[in-house]
Amino acid sequence: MKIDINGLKKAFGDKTAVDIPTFTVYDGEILGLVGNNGAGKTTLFRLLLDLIKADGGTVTMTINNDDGTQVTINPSESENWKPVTGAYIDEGFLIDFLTPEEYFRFIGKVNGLTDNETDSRVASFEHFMNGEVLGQKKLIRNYSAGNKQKIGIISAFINNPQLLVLDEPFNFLDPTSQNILMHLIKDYNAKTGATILISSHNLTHTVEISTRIALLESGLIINDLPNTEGSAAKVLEDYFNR
Ligand SMILES: Nc1ncnc2c1ncn2[C@@H]1O[C@H](COP(=O)(O)OP(=O)(O)OP(=O)(O)O)[C@@H](O)[C@H]1O
Repeated sequence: MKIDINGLKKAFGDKTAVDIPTFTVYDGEILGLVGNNGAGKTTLFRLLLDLIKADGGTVTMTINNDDGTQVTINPSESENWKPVTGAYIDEGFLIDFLTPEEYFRFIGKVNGLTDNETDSRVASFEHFMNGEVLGQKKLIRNYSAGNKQKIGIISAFINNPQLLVLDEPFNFLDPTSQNILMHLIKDYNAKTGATILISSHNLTHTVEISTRIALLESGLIINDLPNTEGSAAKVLEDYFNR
């Protein structure tokens, strides 16, 4: 999926949260979004996912159809980006009175999958779940922060999305799980050509997995960095060590 942003603006009171004149996320990119607290990363994701309304501007998505054709839509006017998008922003995406198994099947059903299809898709994340997610006979609300994070991330993958949006996915994860997740993201992108948007405060991980990195400050993209072979690392290091 390709995403074109034009004149996108969102303010909360007199505070500019996002102000992006023009920006394109190309099909198949892994775009890392970095920036200090309050830079606007989550707000940008919420705007892209039509979870909040922009004050102005447009987002258009160019979706790849199965037959090789493409269709361009405005996500606030059309629904057909939803079946091809997976996202996990925060715990608010979870249904905490369900078990993970029930939640995954619910997400699967919304996406037209049978329970068997969902179960086998979830099973492919066995290594990431590390024996601590399935079969625990407990509700999501009683899971640790890290395991809730894993449940949300896995649910974002369930429909094999062509756009995957993960907000600070490494948060709460132990170092081993962070490494597994980096591999999952890179492998999924390599296998499917999906477009992946990730925000993170972990610069090492962001540089490791992203093909391009956008640096946000006060809602503006102040640097758009190609990241071949980690080429963005130096600029980011200088920026965050000022
Ligand atoms: N619902 C809201 N009401 C008021 N202000 C908000 C709201 N959501 C975000 N903001 C403000 O918008 C700005 C951007 O916030 P946002 O959460 O997008 O930043 P972020 O880059 O994701 O930050 P962090 O790294 O801390 O998660 C901040 O000044 C924040 O306080």
